[in-house]
Amino acid sequence: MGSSPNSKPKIVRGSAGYVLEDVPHLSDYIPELPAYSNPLQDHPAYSVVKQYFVHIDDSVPQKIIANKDSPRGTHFRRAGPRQRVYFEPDEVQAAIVTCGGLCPGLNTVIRELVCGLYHMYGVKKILGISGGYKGFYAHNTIPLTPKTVNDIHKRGGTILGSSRGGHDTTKIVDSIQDRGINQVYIIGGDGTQRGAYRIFEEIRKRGLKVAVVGIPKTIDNDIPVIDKSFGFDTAVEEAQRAINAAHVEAESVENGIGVVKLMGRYSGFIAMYATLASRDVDCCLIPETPFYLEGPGGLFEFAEKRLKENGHMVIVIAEGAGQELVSESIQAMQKQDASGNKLLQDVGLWISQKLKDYFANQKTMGITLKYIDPTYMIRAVPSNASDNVYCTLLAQSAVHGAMAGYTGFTSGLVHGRQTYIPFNRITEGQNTVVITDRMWARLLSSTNQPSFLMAKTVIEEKKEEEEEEEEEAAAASNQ
Ligand SMILES: Nc1ncnc2c1ncn2[C@@H]1O[C@H](COP(=O)(O)OP(=O)(O)OP(=O)(O)O)[C@@H](O)[C@H]1O
Ligand SMILES: O=P(O)(O)OC[C@H]1O[C@](O)(CO)[C@@H](O)[C@@H]1O
Ligand SMILES: [Mg+2]
Repeated sequence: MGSSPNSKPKIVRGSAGYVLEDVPHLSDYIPELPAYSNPLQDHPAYSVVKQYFVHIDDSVPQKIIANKDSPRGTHFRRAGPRQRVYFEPDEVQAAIVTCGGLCPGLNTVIRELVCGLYHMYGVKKILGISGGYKGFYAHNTIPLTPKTVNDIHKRGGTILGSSRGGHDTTKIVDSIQDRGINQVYIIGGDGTQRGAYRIFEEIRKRGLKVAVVGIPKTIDNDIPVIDKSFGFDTAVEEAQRAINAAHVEAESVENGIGVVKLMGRYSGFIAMYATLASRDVDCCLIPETPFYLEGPGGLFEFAEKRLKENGHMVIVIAEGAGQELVSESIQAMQKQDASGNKLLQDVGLWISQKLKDYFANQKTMGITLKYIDPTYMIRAVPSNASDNVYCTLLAQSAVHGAMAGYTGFTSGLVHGRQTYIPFNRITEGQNTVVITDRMWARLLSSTNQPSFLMAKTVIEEKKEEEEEEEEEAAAASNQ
């Protein structure tokens, strides 16, 4: 992988604490770049739209809750078509690539990028890069037209293929340069956006007229700043089918327990939203909040109580939850995938076995436990209607931004508004469930499950106090 990105963020300050975290523009490093009238102004669909072009100074606030003394705060550039564009349709050679794991809606974004370029701006040369980043230098390209992508949104996966690993900045940019590509649309998660940032930096270093645009993808919803990533809604909806099945199985037997494992490596959003949506879930476990099994306030005690009350229970567990507990009991090897992501132990199988062992040893009640692992089923499906609309907006905004000469940005929704977010902001952290926020409190109130964190913290604090007392007593006796 190349050296770390080092361009300075473009910050514009205004009155009353207004800050615009702006996105780079090709004209920042290419002098006297010619601009043209946007061809949309003559387009029959758009020419009649009142104020179709976005005002050059429009921006969207990152925080919308304010009080009378708050500074105006951070803003992002509003997405949409500009009056002036920096590419002539004939000169554009666009490329589209999909990287990382699958996600509902990938094909819809590809379709809408192709149709947006073609129908809105008259761009005819569009290439698909097959097999993720390494496809730039290791595979052939696929020509894309509105006809070839016409019904791909009805299929799950990505028609271009995807991969992890294989990001070689120099080779990728060499390939972009050799092929004469001047607009690159990169669809992928946090890792992919980091890779896109490096590509942008290298392109800028070489002074190339190439717009690099990211479209955020991940069902885990772990990309910061944006409201949510496309495909997330579909994944939550699909997860309902697994939870329903677990519930039906659990309530049909005496002391039935249904365990459902959902995706979420570091962020428990899918598990949290699937739980909130279902109302059949008794306990939701996510990576952000530690839990424990034994003793007062532990999972076993809660399970016993729920079974006594209701005769059945459903547990939803995110794949990244409780990994430290699993590693304690299984000699875990620290393995990584090709992109450097931590490979996880199967916490669903582990917790199922632990529950079975506990009730077998207790001999107080016999349980029947069914473990459902719909992991790949929730991400391999085509996107639902609302995600399809979302994918269209993201793709069209990306095209408008690239045509307007912006680069080094991710197209994203902030408080329901389309924006252009600089790569440095999108790659600076990970979006996780904040367990001190109201949403997690809502879930706890809905499931009425124990807040393991609080109980655990109490136990740990108590332990620390006892240890301190012991140390003090030992020190005193040594004096
Ligand atoms: N820091 C980085 N710099 C450059 N490239 C990276 C970086 N991290 C990841 N990549 C590349 O980005 C691609 C996708 O990364 P990764 O497998 O982590 O998936 P992702 O984009 O995070 O999506 P998801 O996690 O949702 O599946 C891979 O080809 C990987 O080599
Ligand atoms: O098995 P794969 O393809 O590496 O993908 C698994 C990972 O991809 C994701 O769906 C997205 O990062 C994670 O939730 C999951 O851990
Ligand atoms: Mg990722």
